[in-house]
Amino acid sequence: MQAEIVIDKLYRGEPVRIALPDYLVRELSPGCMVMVTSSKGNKATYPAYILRLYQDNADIPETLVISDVLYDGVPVLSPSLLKLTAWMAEYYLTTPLDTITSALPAAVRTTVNDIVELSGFQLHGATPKIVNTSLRRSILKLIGQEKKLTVRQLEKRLGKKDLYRALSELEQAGHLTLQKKFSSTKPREKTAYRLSVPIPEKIELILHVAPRQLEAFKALATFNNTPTFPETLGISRDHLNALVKKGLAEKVQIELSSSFRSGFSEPPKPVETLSNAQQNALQTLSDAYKKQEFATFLLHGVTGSGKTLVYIEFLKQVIASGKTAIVLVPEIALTPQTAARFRHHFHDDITILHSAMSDHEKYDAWHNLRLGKTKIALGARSSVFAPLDNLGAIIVDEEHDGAYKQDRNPRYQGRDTAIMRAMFENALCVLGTATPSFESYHNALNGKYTLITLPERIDGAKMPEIKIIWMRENPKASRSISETLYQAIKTRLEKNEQVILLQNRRGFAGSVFCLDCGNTPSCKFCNIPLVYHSKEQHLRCHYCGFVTPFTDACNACASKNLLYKSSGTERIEEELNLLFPDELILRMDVDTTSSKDAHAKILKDFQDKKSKILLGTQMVAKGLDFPDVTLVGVLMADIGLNIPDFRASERLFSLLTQVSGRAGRSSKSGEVLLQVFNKDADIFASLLKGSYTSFFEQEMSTRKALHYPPFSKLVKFEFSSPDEKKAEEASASWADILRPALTSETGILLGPAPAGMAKLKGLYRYHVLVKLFSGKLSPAFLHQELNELSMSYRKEKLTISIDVDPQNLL
Ligand SMILES: Nc1ncnc2c1ncn2[C@@H]1O[C@H](COP(=O)(O)OP(=O)(O)OP(=O)(O)O)[C@@H](O)[C@H]1O
Ligand SMILES: [Zn+2]
Repeated sequence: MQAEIVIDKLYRGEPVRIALPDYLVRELSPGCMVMVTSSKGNKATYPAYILRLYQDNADIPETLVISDVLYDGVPVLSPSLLKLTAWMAEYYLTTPLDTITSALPAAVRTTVNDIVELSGFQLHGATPKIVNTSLRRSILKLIGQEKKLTVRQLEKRLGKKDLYRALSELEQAGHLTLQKKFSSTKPREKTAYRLSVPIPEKIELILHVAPRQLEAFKALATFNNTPTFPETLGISRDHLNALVKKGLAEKVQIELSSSFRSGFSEPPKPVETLSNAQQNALQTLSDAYKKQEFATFLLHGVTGSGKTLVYIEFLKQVIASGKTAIVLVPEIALTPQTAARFRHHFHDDITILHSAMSDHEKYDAWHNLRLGKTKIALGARSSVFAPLDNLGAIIVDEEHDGAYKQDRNPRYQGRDTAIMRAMFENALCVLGTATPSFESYHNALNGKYTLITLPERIDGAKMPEIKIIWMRENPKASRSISETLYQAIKTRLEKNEQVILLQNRRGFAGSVFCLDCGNTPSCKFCNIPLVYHSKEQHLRCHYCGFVTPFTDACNACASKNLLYKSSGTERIEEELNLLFPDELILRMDVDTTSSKDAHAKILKDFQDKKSKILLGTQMVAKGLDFPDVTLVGVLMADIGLNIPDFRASERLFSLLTQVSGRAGRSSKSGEVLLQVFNKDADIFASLLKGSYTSFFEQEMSTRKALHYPPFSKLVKFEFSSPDEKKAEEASASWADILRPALTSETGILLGPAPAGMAKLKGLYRYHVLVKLFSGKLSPAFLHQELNELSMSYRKEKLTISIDVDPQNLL
C-alpha cells in the first residue's frame, strides 16, 4: 500500500507518495495526522496529513517513514473537509498544505516538542566519562531528577540556549534520548476542593490552633458537597491543601468547559411569533431542507426585517432532525448581539468560536464539535471548517461583508467556501443580508441561488427617512457637524432617545495639510498620509505603525497655518463634548476596542443607556439592534467614493444602507442625516429611494461594459521587493509569460502597474491583473512558471502572491 500525503515544510506543501508498512495500513485512513521522519541525513521529523491510501506496488524510495500516528488514528479532517481543502487549493491557486493548515486550529497541529529523556540503560551512580563539562553534568543531573523534559524547559532551567550540540553528544554516548513528540493538547483541568465525608465532630477542637484552616473548612461547608475552586471560596490553596493533608477535605479535578460567552446579554424579550413574511421564508427553507439536497438561498431582507429569527427557527428544525449546523458572522466581536441571541435559543448546543479564545479554549471547542458534544458552531470565517459531522445547514449572515475574505494566504472567501462545503455535505446554505454582494445577487437573479425576500420591517416599523445635508450650504455648528445635524441630535437627547454617528474612515486619513505650502506629512515607508492622534500628540502610519511626534508646525516649511484635512473619530468626540457638555459620548473605533471585551462593553453601556450618543467607524454599522435609536448621522457620507477600486460605490452603498438601518427599528420612527460634499454623486439617488435594486441595475451596466465581476473573474498577482526595479522587472516578465495564454475569448491582462499603495512596510509592490471571461488558469502551469520566476529573483527577496477574486485592488 501507498499513501499520498502532504508534509508541513517539505515539497512546498504539494502532495507526495510514500510507501506504507502493513501494520500501519490498518491504523490509517484519509484525513489522519501523522509524523514523518526522514530516514536519511538529519532524521528530522515533520507533521503530515494523509490525503488518500491506495494499492500500488511500484517502488518508491523510502526516504520518509511514518514515525507516529497522532490522535490515535482518528482523522483530523473528515472526507468532506478533505474535499473542501482540495477544492480550495485548486480554486485559490495555492497548495493543499496551506488550505489544510487553515482548516485546523493551530492548537491541533503545531504542538511539537523536542523531548529529552534519560535513556533506559543509565548506570546508576557511575559518572560517565563523557561528562567532562559542567554543562553536560547539569543536563544529566536535571534529566536524572525529572526523567523527561522538553529542550525548551531544559534551556530555561539552565539559563542557556543552543543545547543541541551537547544533547546530541550525550545521546550518541547513550546517556539520553532526544525525540520529537507531538504533545496533543488535552482538555484543561483545574483543582477544586470539597469536604471529605464523614465530617468529624468537634471540628473546632481539631482546628483550634489553625484558625485559617478552620475558616477554610467553614467556607467549604457552605458549598455542601460541591467541588469548589479556591477563588470562589476566597481561600488560599495552602490552607485548603493543609485540610487535604489532615484528611478533612479532598481535591477534585474538574474539566473546564471553555464555552465562550459573548459578554453581552439581552434584556429578556417576549416570545416572538414569526411574522407572515418570516413564516414564508422559513417554509421555503424547510421544504428545501426536507429534500436533503444541496441548495443555496439568498435571504434578502431589509434592515430590521428579522432575519436572525428566521435562521434560528430554521436551525431548530435542522437540530431536531439530528443534524448539525454552522453559522458564520463577519466579525464576532462586532456582533455580540447576534451571538447572544443564538446562545439564548440554543444554550449549550452551540459553540461560539471567538478569536480572543486561548489556544486551549480553541482546542476544547474543536474537540467538542468533533465529538458531537455541541451541534452548532458560530464564528467568523474560519468556522466554515468546524469539524462537525452530519452537517445539515450553513448560515452566512451579512454575506456582503468584506471580512469574509482572508487577506493572507490562503486568500479564500469564507462565503464561497461555505457554499462549497454545503455542496460536499449535501447541506443547505443560506446567505442573508440587507445589501447583497453583487456576485450573490447576480447569482440569485440567474437562478443559481433561490431568492427569498423580506421586504418589510418587523411589526410594521417604517424604514427610516434619509436626508442629504450639503455641507457647502449648511451652516456649521462645529468644524465637522452641521447646524441641522446638531439640532437633530439635540431634539433626540431631549426625548431621551439615542443617536448613532458614523465617521467613515475607509479611504480617508485624518491627516494634516499645510495651508501655506500644501504639504501633507506621509509615511516614509508606505508613502501614504500619516494620521494625527490628538491624545498622544503624534502622527501615526495606519499601515505599518510608524510614529513621529507632531509639533504643531509643518515639517516642510514650519508654518503653523495647518488644516486637519478631515477629522477622525477622536476629533469629532472633542467637538461633541463641546456641543453637548452634559452628555457622555461612547466612542467605538480601533483605538477604543483593542482589549478583549471592549466592543461588548461599549455596546452594553449603550444598551443600558449610560450614554445616548454612540460615535464610531464602520464598526457601528454592523447588525446593531437598539430600539431607542431614532437618529443616525453620517459625518462625511461621500468619503469612500474616491478610492481607486471598482467596488468603491458598492461598498459605500452598503455601508450607508447598513448604518441607516440602525435607526427606527421599533415603534419610534427613524431619521438618517447624511452630510455630503458632493451631493450629485450617483449613489445618493438610489439611497434616498431606499432601493437596492435600482442601485444594483445602475451599477451593473458599468460593470458589464468594463468586464468587471460578476461579468469576469479577477486574479491578482502581486510582486513585492525592497528593490523597486526588481519588483517592476519581475512583474513585467510575468505579464509576458501570461499574456500568450489568454485570448480575446478567455480574458485580458492589465498591468503591470504599481499597486494603489505602491510602497508598504518598506516593500515596493507591483500588480498584474487578469480578467477571466471563461475557463480558468491552470494551477500546474502557474506554479511551475512562478516558481521559476521566484528562483531567478531569490537574491532580491521577491515575494509573489496570487489573489483569486481579490477583495481590494489597492
Ligand atoms: N416575529 C417577531 N416578532 C417580534 N419581534 C421580532 C420578530 N422577529 C424579529 N424581531 C425583532 O426585530 C428586531 C430586528 O430583527 P433582526 O435584528 O433579526 O433584523 P435583521 O433582519 O437581522 O436586520 P439587520 O440586517 O439590520 O441586522 C430584533 O429586535 C428582533 O428581536
Ligand atoms: Zn507606514
